[in-house]
Amino acid sequence: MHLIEFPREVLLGENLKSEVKNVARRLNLGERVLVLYGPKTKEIAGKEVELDLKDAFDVHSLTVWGPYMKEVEKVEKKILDLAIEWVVAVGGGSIIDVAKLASFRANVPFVSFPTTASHDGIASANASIKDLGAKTSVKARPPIAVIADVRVIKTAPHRYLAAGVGDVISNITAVRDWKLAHKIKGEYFSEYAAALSLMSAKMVMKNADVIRLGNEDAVRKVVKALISSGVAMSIAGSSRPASGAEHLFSHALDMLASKPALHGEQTGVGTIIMAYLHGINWRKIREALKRVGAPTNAYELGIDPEIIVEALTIAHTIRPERYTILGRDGLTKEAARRAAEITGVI
Ligand SMILES: NC(=O)C1=CN([C@@H]2O[C@H](COP(=O)(O)OP(=O)(O)OC[C@H]3O[C@@H](n4cnc5c(N)ncnc54)[C@H](OP(=O)(O)O)[C@@H]3O)[C@@H](O)[C@H]2O)C=CC1
Ligand SMILES: O=C(CO)COP(=O)(O)O
Ligand SMILES: [Zn+2]
Repeated sequence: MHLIEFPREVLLGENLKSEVKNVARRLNLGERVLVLYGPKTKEIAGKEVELDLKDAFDVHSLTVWGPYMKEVEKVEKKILDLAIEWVVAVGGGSIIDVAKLASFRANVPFVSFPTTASHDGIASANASIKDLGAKTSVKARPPIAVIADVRVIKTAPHRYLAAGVGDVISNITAVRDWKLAHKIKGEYFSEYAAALSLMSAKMVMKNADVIRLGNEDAVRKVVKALISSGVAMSIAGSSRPASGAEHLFSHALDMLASKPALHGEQTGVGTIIMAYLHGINWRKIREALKRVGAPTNAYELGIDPEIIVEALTIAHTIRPERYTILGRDGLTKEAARRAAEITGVI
């Protein structure tokens, strides 16, 4: 059986920090809440959300230090020890992923309160968590509610919004890879999930000139694309419609680079290269990324070109079960260098 779950409420608007308690009351989430934030997102919105909830609930809080399994275990323990009834995650993709998996394991609902529009995990059902080696995608449950405050999200530097575009543009090559895996390996393929995923990518490309302005309208456009991309993953029952070889390349960079760039920045650059390998219009993808102000090469990512080449050669080993354009053997060093040079990435 394939169970598809969606958020019950999605709020997108201004000044929503005080809406968390209304959502919790409407959805009858219970008295004891755990607020999760990171060291930065605590200051950006976390503390305010926590303070506002204190009027109405028994509030506990915890700082999360990245998308690691030990953080998931720490949060899960706290939920169980304190008999927490629901969780709210105030942060970027890492905090939301930890909240998603820990609340799923402890069987309590969680509310997603994104502080950036940099990733499409805001409403998805899967969590990307690092344990040993590279990140793995773990099945969990989508948030019961998403509260996207455009004013909070707009406080993030522009590169975060551009990274969100990079994460959604990835859907173009991710869906190509998925189709390939369906044809070659007989993997399950959902046409509906693929269509929704591609539509999200097309919308950000079409609206690139609005998004580059970075105003509230831009934030709304990107958040909607990120949410629909997350829903596509929930329908698929995996991250397949939004994560292909371009994501494997990004995961490889996370392992190899001394200072990786943002997830969506890396997947955007990966999409240019994988689109070239698929023989589709990579120039159009690069142009859209340029228009929104996202990086399109090694220099702009702040990553050594040799690390880019190495990441391309090891990407296929990161999740061998995920068949992509890189095949089982991956790229040779020469092929990797050629693809990166032709596309202007190095
Ligand atoms: N589950 C899924 O479907 C998906 C998961 N992901 C995952 O999401 C993660 C990427 O998320 P991303 O948001 O890019 O990165 P992070 O969540 O890792 O955040 C990066 C940094 O940005 C800070 N930050 C958050 N909000 C703001 C803000 N408003 N202004 C300034 N700084 C801010 C964070 O603060 P602090 O230190 O306080 O946290 C952190 O230091 C990756 O781990 C990726 O694998 C991505 C796509 C889909
Ligand atoms: O980042 C994702 C989609 O944007 C999904 O994550 P994985 O690459 O970990 O499956
Ligand atoms: Zn992603």
